[in-house]
Amino acid sequence: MLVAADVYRPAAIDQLTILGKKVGVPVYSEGTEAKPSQIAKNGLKEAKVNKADVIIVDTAGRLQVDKAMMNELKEVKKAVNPTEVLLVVDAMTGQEAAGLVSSFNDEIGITGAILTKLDGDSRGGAALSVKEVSGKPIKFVGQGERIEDLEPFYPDRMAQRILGMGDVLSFVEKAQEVMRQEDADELQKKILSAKFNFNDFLKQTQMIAKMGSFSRLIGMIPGMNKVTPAQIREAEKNLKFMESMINVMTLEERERPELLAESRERRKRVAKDSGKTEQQVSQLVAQLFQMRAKMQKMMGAMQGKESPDMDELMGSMKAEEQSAAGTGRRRRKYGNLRQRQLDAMRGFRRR
Ligand SMILES: Nc1nc2c(ncn2[C@@H]2O[C@H](COP(=O)(O)OP(=O)(O)OP(=O)(O)O)[C@@H](O)[C@H]2O)c(=O)[nH]1
Repeated sequence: MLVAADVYRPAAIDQLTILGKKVGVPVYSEGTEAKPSQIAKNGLKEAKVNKADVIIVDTAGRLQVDKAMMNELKEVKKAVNPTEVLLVVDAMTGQEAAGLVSSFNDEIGITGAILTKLDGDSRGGAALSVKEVSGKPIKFVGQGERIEDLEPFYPDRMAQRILGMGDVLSFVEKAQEVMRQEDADELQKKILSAKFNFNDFLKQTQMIAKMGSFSRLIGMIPGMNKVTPAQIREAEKNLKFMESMINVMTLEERERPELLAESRERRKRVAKDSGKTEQQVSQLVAQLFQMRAKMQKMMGAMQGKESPDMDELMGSMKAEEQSAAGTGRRRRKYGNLRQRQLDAMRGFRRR
């Protein structure tokens, strides 16, 4: 159960209520008139009645120079005798974060820290010094604005990430969290039999969304830390763009993209319903067939079933990576890409 004991910022209670609804956790509040220590005490009672196993008391942010506020915090602590007292600090403040944890520990007695906005602190300096300076561990880190972006903290993984080795363990864990083994097997089968369709495509993009933002995922892969935020935003935008077209396709069309490849009427309808151009719909359809072909080649290679032309594969991927947006080179390549997409569609029609 969440207990709203930040009575100084009225929006804080609403914020917590919304969050509680989102994650399906009850929120106890008494408005802004009651004393935080009293709210905490009553909240604890209510949690016991409801048989809640964990209770989190949210208190207002404060400066340690404000004596009255610090005393209030001591009262809250006395009122509920908590197992954990966690101070939330912002990684963007750098070394100051470590100093804050230290002084709150001296004053209140805390058990650890939650370091947020680590996504904005590329050097991770604060993460390294909190334990060193204060003697208190970081228990959770925030790496984005979404709930999934708050995670338990593993110092060794953080060290690897800072050293540029990526955080492969966290990446694998995230993937396991959102994708069941059966789904993975099913997907593999579809790829191998060239039946990967728009439903699978949607599932994949939704899985990526569940795993957290693109930027964080990419940062976890070794050697990929250098992707710029602008490139990530572009990729996310592209996915949304494609999703909006898939969303207006009929179930049958999603299942059998061939229908769209064969019928201009269908492509026209999808374009109209999604507010995109017919050409953009054609591109998306062609892209799906290209993905099918590429995935099949890769899977085949991994399973040793087929000997794909890896040079060609790597070459085409490299060319795509190297062409920066808005350059003449990209426009030229775009021409080629269009040609390849058209070829892919023609290839399909011939079958
Ligand atoms: N990028 C990023 N934004 C974050 C992170 N954690 C929190 N935020 C954002 O920071 C803003 C402030 O967060 P709050 O949770 O309202 O801050 P608070 O600690 O409750 O503030 P107080 O009222 O002072 O207690 C919100 O817009 C959050 O979405 C993080 O790890 N990364």
